[in-house]
Amino acid sequence: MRGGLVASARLLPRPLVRWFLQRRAQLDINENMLGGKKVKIIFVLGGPGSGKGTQCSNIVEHFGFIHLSAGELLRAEINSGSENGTMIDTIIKEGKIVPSEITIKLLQEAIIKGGNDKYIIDGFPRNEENRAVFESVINISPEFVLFFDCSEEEMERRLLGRNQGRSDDNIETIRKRFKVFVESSLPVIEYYESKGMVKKIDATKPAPEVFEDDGKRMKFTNGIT
Ligand SMILES: Nc1ncnc2c1ncn2[C@@H]1O[C@H](COP(=O)(O)OP(=O)(O)OP(=O)(O)O)[C@@H](O)[C@H]1O
Ligand SMILES: Nc1ccn([C@H]2C[C@H](O)[C@@H](COP(=O)(O)O)O2)c(=O)n1
Ligand SMILES: [Mg+2]
Repeated sequence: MRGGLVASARLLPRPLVRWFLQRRAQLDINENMLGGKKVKIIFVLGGPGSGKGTQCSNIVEHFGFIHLSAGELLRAEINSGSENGTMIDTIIKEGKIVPSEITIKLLQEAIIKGGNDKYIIDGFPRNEENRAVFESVINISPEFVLFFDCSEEEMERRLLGRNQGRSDDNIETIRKRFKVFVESSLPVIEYYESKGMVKKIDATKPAPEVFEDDGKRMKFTNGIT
């Protein structure tokens, strides 16, 4: 295709070729806010402790995606000592959701830096604002959305046993995160469901069984299955 374009460009007057190349570069840059990068994205949603991070590691290993966790990016921002760090830290300890422009900027930078065209984004969009700002600013819709469906009782048990030193893995914050999930994140899942874009995963089972039973549904296919 490129060879064909170059060959036919030789037959055109030079100013026209220059205009055509400039216009094409402009179109590529304006198409999205990723510096012209064309990427495919899967969103992974589910309650706190439903196993999103655990299964994303399997997806990376088996299907060659880059995994971006919005929560991990925010924690790295806190640890970097950035000017927003203290504010992000306070919001996370309260189990609330960080303003969209901060999280989206971090995701945008990570996608531009990442050397891949397939990204699995975990823990995003967490609310309607996250979703609407991402889709309008970045100008990309996900290929589909994975929803890890798990009971609150099981998620609480997992979070209390996670032992990774997270400031939000205490019973008080966990309860607040559950409330935010029901009030703000479930409506996002319902939105994508209404568009036929959700693949629901039974995430209450032991981790190896979740991937054995549903792993094939976690990669790109021609249609939603
Ligand atoms: N299917 C499973 N059965 C039992 N334990 C699991 C399962 N999946 C993950 N875990 C364990 O539960 C804890 C939470 O898992 P994970 O970190 O993957 O959840 P998460 O959805 O990413 O949570 P968060 O939203 O808080 O980041 C971890 O200690 C993990 O090892
Ligand atoms: N889109 C997001 C994702 C995460 N956060 C904050 C609030 C979460 O409780 C916390 C931890 O996220 P997790 O690692 O559990 O996915 O990070 C947010 O504000 N916005
Ligand atoms: Mg996680």
